[in-house]
Amino acid sequence: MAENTASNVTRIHIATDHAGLEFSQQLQEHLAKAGHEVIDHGPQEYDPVDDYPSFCINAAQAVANDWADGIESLGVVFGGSGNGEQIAANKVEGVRAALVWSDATAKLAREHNNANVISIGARQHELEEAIRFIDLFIAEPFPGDERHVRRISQLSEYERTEKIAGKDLLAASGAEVPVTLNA
Ligand SMILES: O=C(CO)[C@H](O)[C@H](O)COP(=O)(O)O
Repeated sequence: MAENTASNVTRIHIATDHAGLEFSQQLQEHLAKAGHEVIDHGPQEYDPVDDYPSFCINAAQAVANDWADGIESLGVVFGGSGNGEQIAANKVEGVRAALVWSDATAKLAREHNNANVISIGARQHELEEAIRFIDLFIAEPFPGDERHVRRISQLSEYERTEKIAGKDLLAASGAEVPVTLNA
């Protein structure tokens, strides 16, 4: 996948479930007014027993497909907590979905994780707050600091190979080995 700079992002894939439907509809209006191309992956109507995985996986897959085609899109998934929606999006190869719950985590999702999808718990926030998180996330560039690139590369390596060299890989790169990788 190409590097995500977000500065020229105009396409945003959105998905939710019944718990986030109202947020999702209002957010779509906000993003469209801001000039973004919004693609809604559902649900289209309120069903109190619908299930988030298919909506969120479809949105995440669309982001991954775009990146494979050189289109720098982003994704936003909503649920009651955002936890299951984040888990679902992260099942898609090439997707890095971050659970965002504050201004700081919205920015860090880009700065440190180069996330291409964010997940938000609609039952945890006021709409205005959620919209602010999303605007911050979209506006924040990935600065490409070496340590973050290295860690993201390790995630991609595991995704591709189902192996994680961790310490050995880091030693080979000459970088300092974080204690957590020895655990
Ligand atoms: O946040 C979610 C998953 O992480 C769902 O939106 C939440 O579990 C839906 O709950 P309920 O079916 O009780 O309305």
